[in-house]
Amino acid sequence: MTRAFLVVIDSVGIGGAPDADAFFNGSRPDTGANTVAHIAQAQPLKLPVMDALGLGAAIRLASGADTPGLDADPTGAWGAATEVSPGKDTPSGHWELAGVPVPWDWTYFPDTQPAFPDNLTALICKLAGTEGILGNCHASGTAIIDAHAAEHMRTGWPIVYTSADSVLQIAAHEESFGLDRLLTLCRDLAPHVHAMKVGRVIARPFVGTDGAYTRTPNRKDYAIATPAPTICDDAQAAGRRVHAVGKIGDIFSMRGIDEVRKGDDRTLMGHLSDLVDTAEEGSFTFANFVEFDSLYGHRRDIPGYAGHLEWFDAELGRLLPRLRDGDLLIVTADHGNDPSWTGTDHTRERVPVLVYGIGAKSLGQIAFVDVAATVADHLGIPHTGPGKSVL
Ligand SMILES: O=P(O)(O)O[C@H]1O[C@H](CO)[C@@H](O)[C@H]1O
Ligand SMILES: [Mn+2]
Ligand SMILES: [Mn+2]
Repeated sequence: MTRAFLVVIDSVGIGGAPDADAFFNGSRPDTGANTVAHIAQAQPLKLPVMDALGLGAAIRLASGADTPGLDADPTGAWGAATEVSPGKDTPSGHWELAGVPVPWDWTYFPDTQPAFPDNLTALICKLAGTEGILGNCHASGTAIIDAHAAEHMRTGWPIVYTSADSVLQIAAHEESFGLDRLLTLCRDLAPHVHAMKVGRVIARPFVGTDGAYTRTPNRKDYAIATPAPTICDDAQAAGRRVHAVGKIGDIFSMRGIDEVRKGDDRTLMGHLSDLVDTAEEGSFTFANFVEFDSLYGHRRDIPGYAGHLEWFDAELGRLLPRLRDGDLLIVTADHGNDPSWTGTDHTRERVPVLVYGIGAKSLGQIAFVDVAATVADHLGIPHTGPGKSVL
């Protein structure tokens, strides 16, 4: 028996999505967005480990983009994966990678003020025990905290906002509002929001005073349940241990998952490293590193995004030689978030699929669901979903 590690670097897209023109940041379509290529074109980018696995080659395959500095002859197996789900968000991407494309159209809140229907606002007030809410619009999560934190701390009203994703987010101060109270509010609201086919309620706790506010790692996503069993369910049903690192547990509503390890990305890397040493034979480890997206992509911070890619690449270089013979490790992504693009929302892109442990080869253009089929094939377990193994 061998082990499988599936590592999602959140939002690290490589351009070229054939349906990018149907997705938008404001009024600008995502056509031409390319997260990694545009960072590499903006500043020197040194990613020797992922480039050796085939990152530069995957970008050229996905989009034909120039990839300065990413020009290695791959020693890993590399491909470019295309998503079919009608959403460029985290649940859509992860579910499809796990073998379950989204079978419905998500509900999005309109980019108007108010953004939420009155009956939903009334429900939030009732659950929160407040007279009103702040925000009630599309916003960047850091900007809306800066705009409303003082009023929030004075009135106790939660800050409620959305984005181009199918999501309802509630920001509240960990101390003045209370972390447990925020999490309870989001948990109790989630079933009502899910019934509208809105994918997630996200708790966005923050701390600070007097214009200096920071969000904390106590973010929690309450996602709608997957409509069918995923690779996590398949692995668990086959008696395999399933380890989740980061927000994987939230994205899959804990279905098919045995244990979760959380924290900021540096802490998560420690967890992944420990699992390389200790995960059981035959186990499946599914990790998400979210800070590419939350700290740099949505903030349109090109140097920050580049620095995080270089940090991850160096850590990956220390991890790979410690894998056991027969282990499989896949690095991939769930959508794009081009920091050079208009707006602050995700960008519809293809994603890299970089496979360590099966030698050097081009996998060509593949589907997100092929990742799940590949993990199942490697673990030697029955897989209920679609997709074709690349092994
Ligand atoms: O701007 P922040 O709060 O980081 O929110 C972003 O994060 C959410 C989840 O990816 C997206 O829907 C987008 O709104
Ligand atoms: Mn994501
Ligand atoms: Mn995001």
